[in-house]
Amino acid sequence: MVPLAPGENTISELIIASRESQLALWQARHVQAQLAALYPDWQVSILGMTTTGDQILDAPLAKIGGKGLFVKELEVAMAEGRAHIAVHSMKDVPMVLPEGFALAAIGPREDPRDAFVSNDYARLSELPAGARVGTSSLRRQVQLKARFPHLVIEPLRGNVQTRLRKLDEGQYAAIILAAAGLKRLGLAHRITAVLTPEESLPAVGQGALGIECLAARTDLIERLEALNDPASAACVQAERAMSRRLAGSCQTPLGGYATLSGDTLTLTGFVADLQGQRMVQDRLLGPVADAERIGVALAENLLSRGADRILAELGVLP
Ligand SMILES: NCc1[nH]cc(CCC(=O)O)c1CC(=O)O
Repeated sequence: MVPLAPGENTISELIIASRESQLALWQARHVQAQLAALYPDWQVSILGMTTTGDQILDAPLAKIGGKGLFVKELEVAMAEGRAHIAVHSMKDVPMVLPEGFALAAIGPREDPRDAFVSNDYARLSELPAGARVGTSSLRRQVQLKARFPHLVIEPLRGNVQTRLRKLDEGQYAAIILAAAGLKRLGLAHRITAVLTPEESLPAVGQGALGIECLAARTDLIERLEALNDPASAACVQAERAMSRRLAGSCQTPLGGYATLSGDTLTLTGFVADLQGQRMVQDRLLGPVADAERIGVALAENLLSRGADRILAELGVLP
């Protein structure tokens, strides 16, 4: 069978664009296996790519252009017809997609929580004054500063394996990573303690995979729909609506985490200043059908309670 070019309307070969980190490839292979099983008429392959976000490792993400760095090259590949879809950690997907792109599905959520990883200490509260904790995420940094002001927060970038190696080399007393990434890579045994949302509110979208494609490819969107998990999608939708209203990016110290119980969605969110001294946190619940509105309403609550000033001082205007 001759594979048709990605731009054509009926395809027999589906190409997934993926970053080349082990976690990204695990995610792409996971979706590849699901699609191959669902649609035997598709030959599903993976196009590995190195993104700017993977290449520049010596600067904090917030300084070099943010989350978009991990997805832009994949979008270019789709726009140029070299790939049909991209699989992302929803945490890495900017709140506003470039025109012409759509999220076709959001998969079931892996553990959304942050993980405390240490070779010497059993939990965050055991770390002595001056202990070095590695994380480059502003969200994790401000929560640590607010709750454990005696700790020293140090930058830590690179893929999951690199971060663990730096811990093992003794550069840090502990590091904070997403539990989801560790679990997906078969590294759950490295989790020393899972942090509750009260200890570290997760990032918007953390633990969920998203599938992106060209908005015009309604044929693909129709088929990808089968991978959508409505509960996970509603939670991520509420979180992203909140973050979008707050002009959220990785240059903003904010967190957002929604859960679903029956038809009731509960969304918790916070915004903090860079020192973790002022933190505005709130919670809102409502029917799951109102996911988007709950997100926007929670953002409005936070803004009216002082998040507006914090964001203005950060130079990000909501
Ligand atoms: N910012 C990097 C990133 N993007 C997604 C994950 C894995 C977890 C997920 O799927 O949300 C990670 C690693 C981490 O934060 O430790």
